[in-house]
Amino acid sequence: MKTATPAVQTPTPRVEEFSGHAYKRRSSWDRKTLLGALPLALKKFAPRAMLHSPVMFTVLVGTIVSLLVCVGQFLTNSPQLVFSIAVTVWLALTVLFGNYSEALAEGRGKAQADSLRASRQGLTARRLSSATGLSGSEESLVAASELHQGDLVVCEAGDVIPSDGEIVEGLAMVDESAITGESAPVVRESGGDRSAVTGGTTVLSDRIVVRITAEPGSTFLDRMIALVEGAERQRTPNEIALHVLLVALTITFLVVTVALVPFSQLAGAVPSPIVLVALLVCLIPTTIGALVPAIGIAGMDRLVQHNVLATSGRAVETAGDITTLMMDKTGTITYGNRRAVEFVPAPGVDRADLVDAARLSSLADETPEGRSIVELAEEQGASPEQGQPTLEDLSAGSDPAEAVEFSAATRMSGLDHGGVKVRKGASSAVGAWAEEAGAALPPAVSATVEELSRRGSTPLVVARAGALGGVSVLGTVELADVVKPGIADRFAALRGMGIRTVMITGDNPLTAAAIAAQAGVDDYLAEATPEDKLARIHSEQAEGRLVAMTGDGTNDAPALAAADVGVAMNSGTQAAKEAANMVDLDSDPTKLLDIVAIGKQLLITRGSLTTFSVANDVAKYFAIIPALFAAVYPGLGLLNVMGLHSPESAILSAVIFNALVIVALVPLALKGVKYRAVSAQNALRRNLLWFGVGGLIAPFIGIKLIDLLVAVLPGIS
Ligand SMILES: Nc1ncnc2c1ncn2[C@@H]1O[C@H](COP(=O)(O)OP(=O)(O)OP(=O)(O)O)[C@@H](O)[C@H]1O
Ligand SMILES: [K+]
Ligand SMILES: [Mg+2]
Repeated sequence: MKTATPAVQTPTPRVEEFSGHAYKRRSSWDRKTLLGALPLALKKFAPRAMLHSPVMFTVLVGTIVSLLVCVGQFLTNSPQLVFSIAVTVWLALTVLFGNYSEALAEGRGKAQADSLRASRQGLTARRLSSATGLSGSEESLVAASELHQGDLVVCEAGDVIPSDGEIVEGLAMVDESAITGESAPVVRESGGDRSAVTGGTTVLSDRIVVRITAEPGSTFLDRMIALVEGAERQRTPNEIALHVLLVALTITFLVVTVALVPFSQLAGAVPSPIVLVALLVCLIPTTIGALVPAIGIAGMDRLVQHNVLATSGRAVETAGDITTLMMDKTGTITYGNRRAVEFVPAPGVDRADLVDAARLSSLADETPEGRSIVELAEEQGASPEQGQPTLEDLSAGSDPAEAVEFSAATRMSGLDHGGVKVRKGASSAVGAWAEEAGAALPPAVSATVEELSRRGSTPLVVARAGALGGVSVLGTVELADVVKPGIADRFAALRGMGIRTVMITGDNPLTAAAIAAQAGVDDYLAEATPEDKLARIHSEQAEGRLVAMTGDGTNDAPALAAADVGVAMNSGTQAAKEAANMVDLDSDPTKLLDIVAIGKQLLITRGSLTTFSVANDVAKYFAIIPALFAAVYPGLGLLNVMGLHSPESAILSAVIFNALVIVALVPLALKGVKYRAVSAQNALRRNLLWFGVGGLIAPFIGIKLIDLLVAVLPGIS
């Protein structure tokens, strides 16, 4: 059925509608955030919570062992008590700093999660009583949390949309700022690729009927809250590999440390358990063990700040290595509100005849394209007031009209009534339909189609089959769409990063070529069905490429799911958003540039800090072992180039240094190592070199400085 289109004109979309917007959120470095993370960090001391990091768990066990030793030394009045307490305190601080870095990374999302929660609170819905009838059904007020899939709700100007859904009737301006942070209103309408609405957003004008698509607790808002809080984080394959490495290193150094016992016993010295624990903690990779969760959370958080929601950390990392970006045209590269702007009659066809037929073919067409044709035709005089039939007129009586709905596979739509069939659609589709009845596209129509296509418009050919069988091609409708601005430069930047851009569209090759040229993509595929889109992704992957896909339509969903990284436009359909592993709230196809940079930065940051951490541990070994054993093996004293004050101060200084390094690197872990759009391979190699060398040198300087301070402490020998 067709209802009157509200009298609101689709405005020309503003640039701001998709220009990058970042949340104004609390910085990680203000007092409130810094203090707020503290209780959370203390909570993470629970042994169960600690188990996920074997390195830090080992430090916790070491802390408990030294605490017990302290108690023993207190009871026996040992002269080493001050030293032991100092080591124990710094061991505990090491664990705290690690927990704190994670809490700080999580804390950044907390404020945002709270405000998202607030926008969900107390939402009510005007539910319609029958799931079928739009007219005549009764409204009742229910809590949003009682809504289920398939329920129909009404939203009018001023109402907050209670849950996620698809508009089944009407058109409205919607303020999505609660979710996107972007204040420019967007158009949402039934029938096309812009029919999805999100719970928590506000209707600004008109009236829409929405079919709910989400169950309570699993709405977009729910998922977004879980995401910014870090609750949904799962280890990525890269993190798991690192985890295995850290466990192996921890076990190795545990063995090395324990082996020191018989070794020094031979020389007649019995090492104190405190010294052994301290040595172990200095040798295992505590720095990276402490910072790994913060690095991962911060990466996801950086995406959120770019208004991208990722449902898997794995996709974020994969994005760092993408080599091909595929994009849908309409709604992704262009704004997607293709509207009829002109009727071009075929030679010898009366203009009014074309306009009437075009309108008739679109009366039952619920797509935005179809509605825009009806609007333009009625503006040009073919209106019910002028004696043209409405859909209701045609549906009444003994021979009701039959709608032929548009599908991406047929590329055609129309209406059958009283033996007459009217069709409009892609010229190839309508041409083939006409040919079946022995007619062909007149050369003049083909010429018009070509001309319109060359300027990037989408031509729809209109044809009619009379009751007696003959088909006549009546002319062409021009659908115009606008390429989102600033795209060509961003695609050039992607090219600079070694990423090829490919546009895939259901549109004809000429329109595709024109839009491809305007947008500056490297390659395009025209007249693509959903299967073609999917096949193209599989073939790129078969050639060993990592493929990202950006799209908005239900027909893009299979491709979005198959791609290594699928980014759905927030303006798109629920199906697209569910199939993708990321949603771009700004609906900006060039956002992939930022996503790739964030992915690469994440990988480089983790690689650099791992290198630093391991280099650091190796250096610490050579810095403190000579000082430790100088008394036992005078020969080692020669190696004590650092001239550390005493074995006790050497070990305490190393433990303090080990803990402070974590604190010093928290900002880097959260902000990420600087990444410029140079080849990522080079960037990684250069960073590894710097962080490796830095990691080797730092302990010698740091431990020496701390040793100078520690040596003057009373109670340290
Ligand atoms: N309402 C409609 N009625 C008839 N034909 C249509 C209609 N809408 C689009 N078409 C024709 O069908 C073709 C495919 O349209 P569709 O919107 O499915 O493309 P697509 O595969 O989503 O690609 P893209 O979104 O990248 O343009 C269009 O190029 C147009 O010729
Ligand atoms: K360490
Ligand atoms: Mg599309």
